[in-house]
Amino acid sequence: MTTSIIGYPRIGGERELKFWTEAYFKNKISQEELLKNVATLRLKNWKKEQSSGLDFIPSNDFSFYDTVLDTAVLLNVIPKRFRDLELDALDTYFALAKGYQGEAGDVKALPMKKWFNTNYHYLVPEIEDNTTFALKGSKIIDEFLEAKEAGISTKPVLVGPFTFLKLASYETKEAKDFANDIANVYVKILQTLEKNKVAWIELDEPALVKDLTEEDITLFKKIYSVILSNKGSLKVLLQTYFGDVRDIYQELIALDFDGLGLDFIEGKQSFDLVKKFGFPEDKVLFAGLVNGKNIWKNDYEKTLSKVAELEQSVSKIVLSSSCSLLHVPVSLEKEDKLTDDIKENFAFAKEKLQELQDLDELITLQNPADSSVLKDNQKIHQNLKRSVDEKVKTRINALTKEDTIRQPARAERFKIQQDYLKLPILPTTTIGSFPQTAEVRQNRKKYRTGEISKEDYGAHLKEDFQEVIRLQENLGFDVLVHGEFERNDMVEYFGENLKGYVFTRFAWVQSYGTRCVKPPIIFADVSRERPITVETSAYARSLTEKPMKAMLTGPITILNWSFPREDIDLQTQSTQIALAIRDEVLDLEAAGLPIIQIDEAALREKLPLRKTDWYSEYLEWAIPTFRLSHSAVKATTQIHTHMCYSEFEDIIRAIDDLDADVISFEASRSSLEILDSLQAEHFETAVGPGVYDIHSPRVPSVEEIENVIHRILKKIPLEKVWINPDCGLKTRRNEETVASLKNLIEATTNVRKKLEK
Ligand SMILES: Nc1nc2c(c(=O)[nH]1)N[C@@H](CNc1ccc(C(=O)N[C@@H](CCC(=O)N[C@@H](CCC(=O)N[C@@H](CCC(=O)O)C(=O)O)C(=O)O)C(=O)O)cc1)CN2
Ligand code: MET
Ligand SMILES: [Zn+2]
Repeated sequence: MTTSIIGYPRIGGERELKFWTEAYFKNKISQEELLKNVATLRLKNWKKEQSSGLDFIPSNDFSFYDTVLDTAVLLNVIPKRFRDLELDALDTYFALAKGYQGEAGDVKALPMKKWFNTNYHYLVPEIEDNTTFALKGSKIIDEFLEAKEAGISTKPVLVGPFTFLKLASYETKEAKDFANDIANVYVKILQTLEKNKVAWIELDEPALVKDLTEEDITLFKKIYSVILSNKGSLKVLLQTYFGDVRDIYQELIALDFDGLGLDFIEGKQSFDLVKKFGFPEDKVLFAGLVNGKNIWKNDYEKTLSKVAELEQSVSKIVLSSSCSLLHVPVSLEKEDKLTDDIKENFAFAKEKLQELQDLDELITLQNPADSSVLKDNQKIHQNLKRSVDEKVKTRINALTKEDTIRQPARAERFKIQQDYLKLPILPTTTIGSFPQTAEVRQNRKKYRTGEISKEDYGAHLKEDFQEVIRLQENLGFDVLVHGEFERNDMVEYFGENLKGYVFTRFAWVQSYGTRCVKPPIIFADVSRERPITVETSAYARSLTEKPMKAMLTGPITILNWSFPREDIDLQTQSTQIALAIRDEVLDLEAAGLPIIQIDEAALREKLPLRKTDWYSEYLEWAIPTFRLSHSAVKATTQIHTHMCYSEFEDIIRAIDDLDADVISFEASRSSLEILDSLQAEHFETAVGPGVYDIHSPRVPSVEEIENVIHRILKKIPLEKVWINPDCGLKTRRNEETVASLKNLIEATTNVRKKLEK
């Protein structure tokens, strides 16, 4: 048998890519140096893959920022505003990714969205009516040749045309208007690859695992009939992941693909499809059996039996990861703080390469049961016995529906809180974090490495809190925050402070561009051993007369941005977390915090990709679990929540059902589209649709923000509107933050004045 992966993490074992790219942004290294550096990183990864015996080594899985953006550039899908800047190729690329404000002009970045059900973000291609698809870039071929030069033959990987069109945004035209154009460019790409003696190309079409309409299937077939009839001797692997392809399986096996990649981890019906409809003898099945998303060691015995099952219907199988390894950390090697009995249960990207090799060998053995590789693996799985936390179990068993319902009802609370908090119209606030400056991070690092004492660390933090509170008072904010300076990340921080969690030192995963996260790992039953944020929030509250908002991360987001257990269900894991947060909420209330924000930034992210599963598999438990975390507070305590991506038009009722008093969300990059739905659905929760985009360093003008506020007021009743940026400010620098917030307050003041007239 042979082995394949869909992609390898590109950030480097020490996040080299991040540091080089950021150095380039700051003009600390030249473009030449940047390009030279990343070439060494690519080579290192290819060599690692080669030496681990991987047969299909991916290329073009590298990206400076995002592979969808790479594809847009390759296809000449560059909106006019970026072409007009007349920057060189790389700087145009970064302008598309991050926006640009400088000598050449002032343009907003492409919108960023979640990549299917992951915490990775892609840039949304903007297809203008007069966009001319053309083969403009050469990255895919350059990287193939680069590897070849080093003696490594690779399988170039590219986002497929169907997924590209489905993810793009349009002016008045739509996807089908570009079907022929895009197909022709892909034909050119394939011909160029063939000329350069590429054997296989992988076209990634994860959009096929979503619900497909007849038109979708027609569009897919239209594009691929052109591509496949022009592929020459090049072999085409149609790769899918994150689910199964139940709506199009029969069409896929009938088309002239040479390989079909299916996900047998997340694809609930993948096995059934293969069994029921068979698999053509002339095609290769790339079977995604090694989990590309989670970090638990593969159970070889189980996987071998799955392979055996598949072999009954399929003659040619390549063993593969279920999706790109982009979603797991690079390597376990440096995790020296984890004990062996914990570490032995994990496999990160590098270790997954070993798993593929092990499985490959085991499959060829007559008697795999005799193999020490299999025996060792079985032993690890047998040894992993987590003791049940009886206290947690008892508490969960005692829960009733009433525990998930807050009293009195929201409309009544609204009045009580108005009297209690006495906020002005259009109350202003922020989402919680303020810039995590180099000093803030250094302080944390020094404490972590023992360079400074706990007292020094705490004293430094107190200064940071004082400073940020003075700043908010001076700017004129109505509801203040403490800035979250004590947190490395909104989820990792809670993971570090909850029992049952394991956390790593270097296990970074790319979230977007140069930004990475280190998801903590749920290892056993989760509970709160002691208050986590209470001291800090109470201290912050003591520094001001203004209402202080305490910040927590909600149970669904903590779960979704952790690596979860696979031995118990997600609902149970999030309920355990919800109980911990519930205790924290009540302690904060007792400590005098009048407002508590429980972020559910990742609620939308794990919404099942198929509509039929939305409620039954997710919302049905996720919504009450969130309510469990806040339902016990007094009527006067105002509960806020926050969501980063406002693509929740379809689940507005569910969002309202969270029963928060106020919600803030991202709206500006998506040009406030959601307001119409909020209005139409009579959304009850008070809302702060973000009035500017914090993911870009550009400073919004007063006028710009005023316009946004007016647009909001056309759709949402005045008494329900809050004014805030669209997410936390941690990734921004102080300079641009202060300038932007100043404009936000000035714009709000102007609007208030106009309303008073
Ligand atoms: N988990 C999660 N997912 C999320 C978000 C989020 O906030 N958290 N936000 C949305 C957008 N995604 C984001 C993802 C990452 C970051 C981010 O800022 N990441 C930081 C890392 C943050 C962090 O954990 N930092 C640690 C460790 C940082 C570090 O590198 N330390 C240095 C020293 C300090 C330095 O010089 O920076 C070292 O050890 O050598 C800390 O601050 O303690 C980065 O990539 O730069 C922001 C948004 C969606 N998904
Ligand atoms: N409270 C968090 C912050 O302000 C919410 C961020 S959502 C990614 O950073
Ligand atoms: Zn956010």
